[in-house]
Amino acid sequence: MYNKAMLIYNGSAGSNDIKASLAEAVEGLESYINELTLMKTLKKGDAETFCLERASQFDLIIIMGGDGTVHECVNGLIKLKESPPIFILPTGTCNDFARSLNIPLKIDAACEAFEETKMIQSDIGTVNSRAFSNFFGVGLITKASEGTNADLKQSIGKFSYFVSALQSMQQAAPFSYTLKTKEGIENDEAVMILAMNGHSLGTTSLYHEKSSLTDGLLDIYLIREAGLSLLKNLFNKVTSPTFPDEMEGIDYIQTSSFELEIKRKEEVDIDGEIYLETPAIVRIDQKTLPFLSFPIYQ
Ligand SMILES: Nc1ncnc2c1ncn2[C@@H]1O[C@H](COP(=O)(O)OP(=O)(O)OP(=O)(O)O)[C@@H](O)[C@H]1O
Repeated sequence: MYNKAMLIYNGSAGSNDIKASLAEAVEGLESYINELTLMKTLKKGDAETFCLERASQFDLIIIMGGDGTVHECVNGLIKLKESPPIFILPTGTCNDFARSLNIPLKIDAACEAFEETKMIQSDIGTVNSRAFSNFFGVGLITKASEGTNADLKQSIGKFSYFVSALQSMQQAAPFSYTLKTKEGIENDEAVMILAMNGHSLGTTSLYHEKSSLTDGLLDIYLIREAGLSLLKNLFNKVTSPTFPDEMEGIDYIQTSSFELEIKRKEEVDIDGEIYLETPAIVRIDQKTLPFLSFPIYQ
């Protein structure tokens, strides 16, 4: 039982959707919470401010939104001396971090199963001065995020991401990079570099058997070439439950920190939004924020 909870919700989603989602959330969580405060975001940045300024007055934070909203909340909560437990009710398009916590993607189902949640102290990444929960990416991924047309996203949801990714693949030119890790310095070329804390990207599972939200390590995917072989590999992989160790055109390493320099400046995608440019100094801090998760994979 939680005494005081703050539910932050993305006020820019369709108004009918918001009312229906709120009704389901309030009804579904009513028996677990004494006092519930609803906080509606009116603009970008509000969720971060709510968490920074108000979260310490509550003993549960409920985030009703997608990865962008979760990202903002994480950036507010990480600055607190201690964060209250965090529960995500996924109402975004991709909901990749919620998927990594195994949260049911329907609000009524997530609330119904609330009693089965298990608290995990999740690792949280930082790139330059920005925190991230799910992933850091440069290259192709930034073209996919930029290219995801808002109307298309509204109407066909997650598939717009893949349509966009497919379009971007035609244009993907490799970039030269220098990657410094504790293990050494690598100079090479890639079309995309991903550093994952979670294990879902654009709704696609990148679950590697070594992936964990609590191991203090990032899963780094160095994707050497775009085009058909990458697609073939990704689609083959979707049919297997875990990410294979050997994949043509993709290298996989794990590390707790790295520095990435790219000859031409590249935009950096963090949790699905472009926030900054390279060079990037990236690290992961182990067991940093308390998330309510459902117990598979952890
Ligand atoms: N009232 C608002 N007006 C404009 N933008 C907002 C408002 N509230 C939140 N946002 C922004 O909307 C962005 C996207 O929201 P959110 O992540 O909840 O949905 P999504 O993009 O569909 O989800 P996903 O990232 O899982 O695909 C967030 O980055 C947030 O900053």
